[in-house]
Formats: sequence, structure tokens, C-alpha cells
Amino acid sequence: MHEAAARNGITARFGLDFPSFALDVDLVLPARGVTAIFGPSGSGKTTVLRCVAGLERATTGFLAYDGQVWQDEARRVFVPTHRRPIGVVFQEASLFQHLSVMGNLKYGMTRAGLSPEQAGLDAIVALLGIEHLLARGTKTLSGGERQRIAIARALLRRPRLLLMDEPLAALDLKRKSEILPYLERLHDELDIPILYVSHAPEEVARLADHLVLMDGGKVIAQGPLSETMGRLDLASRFADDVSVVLPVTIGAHDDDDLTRLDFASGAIVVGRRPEPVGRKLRCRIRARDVSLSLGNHADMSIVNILPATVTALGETPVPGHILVETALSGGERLVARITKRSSTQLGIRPGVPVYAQVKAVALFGE
Ligand SMILES: Nc1ncnc2c1ncn2[C@@H]1O[C@H](COP(=O)(O)OP(=O)(O)OP(=O)(O)O)[C@@H](O)[C@H]1O
Repeated sequence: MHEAAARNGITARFGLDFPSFALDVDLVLPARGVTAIFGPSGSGKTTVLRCVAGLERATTGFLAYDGQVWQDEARRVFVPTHRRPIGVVFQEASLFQHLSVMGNLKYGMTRAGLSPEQAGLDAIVALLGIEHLLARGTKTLSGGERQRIAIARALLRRPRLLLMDEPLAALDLKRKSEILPYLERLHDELDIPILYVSHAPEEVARLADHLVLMDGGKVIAQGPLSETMGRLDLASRFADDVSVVLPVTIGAHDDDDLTRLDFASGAIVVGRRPEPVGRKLRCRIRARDVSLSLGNHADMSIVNILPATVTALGETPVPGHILVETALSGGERLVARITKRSSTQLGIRPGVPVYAQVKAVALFGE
């Protein structure tokens, strides 16, 4: 069964015992897009990635990528790291200090036995926006620049799978926001899958298509981002940052500097966006930015109010509040975080028709 599933993506089943930690995972991951491995510190995210890379050998393990078996302990098969067609990017870019940026890039290509043309050097340099850094030494680079070089170096081996272990964790907020657009470009332009370890919900919302949620060495949930991120039963995993991610299309730019975002259930109006009409984006709506009312008050008609039906109630770690899951007319889910008091006053329970008011959204490239 595992061999069959593996033809179309990654099948990973690992068991591993450290003295004070046991890993036991069973994953079937898509062959396209970004899969985020998300979970608290010590949950086993890095260990999973290291097992996929072959840097750690699971005691019981089966791993196949696109029909190729990389590990099968039942048959004593273990393909060493250097023979797996992978690129790996760690938290801290380990660049050679004595080489220039170009020297570092060439090192990656040469080890893979590729010429600059075969490796696609020009395209990868452009993708990461590092043309102006090629002649520089590595000592004076910022953390974000170093990571872009490390990503380029990993891609120059022409990997068929890119593994990234918290590539933004060592960067401050400013550097993070500098590098995120490049990661979005990887998502849009690479046709190889990316496994992306993170414990930051905003990175996951922005980059991932598929989510694997880990805790205590086990997989708690896995599935498409749109289905897993806003699940009420998983809410405590995201602390007070529960959100849904909806695919939207730029519908129109109005004269009064507003942009309409269309999606199956209607539209949301936001401040004017730079993208052209027709561009697809992903829209993150946090539960804390959604409120509920029973009536569609005319004086509120200029803001984003969407008719919805309550489908479920859930707990949140935020004192005095609850989460309310609603279904919009087009089938999308929206989660609101409201006070327990207003929930009681409004008589919120499954089946009740409500109006969801969206107070803020975050938009990212699709
Ligand atoms: N080589 C090792 N020997 C013994 N224990 C280890 C080893 N590698 C990892 N561990 C333990 O396994 C557990 C999971 O570690 P892992 O690094 O996979 O977690 P993580 O979810 O990536 O955490 P973080 O977000 O903090 O990086 C931790 O308790 C860690 O101490």
C-alpha cells in the first residue's frame, strides 16, 4: 500500500526512540506545493525532516518519494543523504567564509556535477534576487541575504525535493519580512515540493498548501491548509491565532481607493491593492478579526458583512471568549472569536443564522 501511495508524493512512516523522546509518524504528503510541519518546540519536526533527508536513520522506517524507495528497514534499504535528490536549508546558513557568494554557489553546483547552465544558475540567482551580491564576501551579508544564498545553493543541486528547517527562525522581524516574498516566489515558481518546518502560524498561513501538525513525536492532524488551519478542535495548537485561509481573486479597483476581493461566498472590500484585476491571492482571516451579529444593520453596510450559519462552537485559551465556526453561503468556513457574554446574548448555537463582520484581513500571493 505504501509503495503505491508513494508514486504520487512522499510517503513517510518512521519510528525512532531517543532516550527521552519517541517519534512515531505516518505521513502521506502531496507531490506539489509547500507542506508545513508545524508544532511546538520539541514535538519532533526537525527529527522528521532529518529522517527524510537521511541525516537520521529511523529504527523502523519506510520512506518513498515519487515511487523511489529511500528507506525500507524491513528490507534493510537505506539510501544515504548524498544519493537523495534533495536540497536542505537549515535555520542558520552555513556559508564558507573564505569563498565569495559566487564561490559558495559554485561549490554547490560542482559537488552535484552540474555546469552553471545545467544547474540553471541565472534563473535561480534571479529568483532569489541575489545578482548584486555575487561578488561579495559572505562576512558582511545580513541574515536574510545569507539565507537567500543558502536557498540558492540548495536549489543549484537541482533537487527534486526541498527541505527547509525553520529558515526564518534566526532572523529578526524586519529580515523575516524581507525574505518572505522570496519564499512566496519559490512556492509559485518551483515545481518541486517543499517540506517546511515552522512553529510560526503566520508563515504557515502565508506559504503552506498542506499542513502536518505535530505534538509529542506524533502527527495530530494532516490535510490541506484550508481544512486544517481553522479547525476548532485544533484551535489550542494555534494559541490565540486561529485563522482561515481563503483563496480570493482581485475583483475590481474602485475610484475611492478600495479593492474588492471576490470569493465563492461574496466579496470583501479592502484598501487599494497593487495587484491587477483577476490576480489570485490568499486571504488570511483571523478569528479575532471576525465579529458576529444577528441582523444586517443598514448603517454597517459599508463594511464587510457576510451572511453565515453557525456550525460549531469551540474553546479558545483566551479567557472569557469562545470560537464560533460558521459556514458562508458558498461553502467556505469562517471562524469568529467572540466573548462568551455576547454568545449568550445572541443565542449563538449551531444552526443560527448570523452576519459575520470581517474587520481585517491579511493578503498574500497565492
Ligand atoms: N540526536 C538526538 N539524541 C537524543 N535526543 C534527541 C536527538 N535529536 C533530537 N532529540 C530530542 O527529540 C525531541 C524532538 O526534537 P526535534 O528537534 O525534532 O523537535 P522540534 O519540534 O524540531 O523542536 P524545535 O522547534 O525546538 O526545533 C527533543 O526532545 C530533542 O531533545
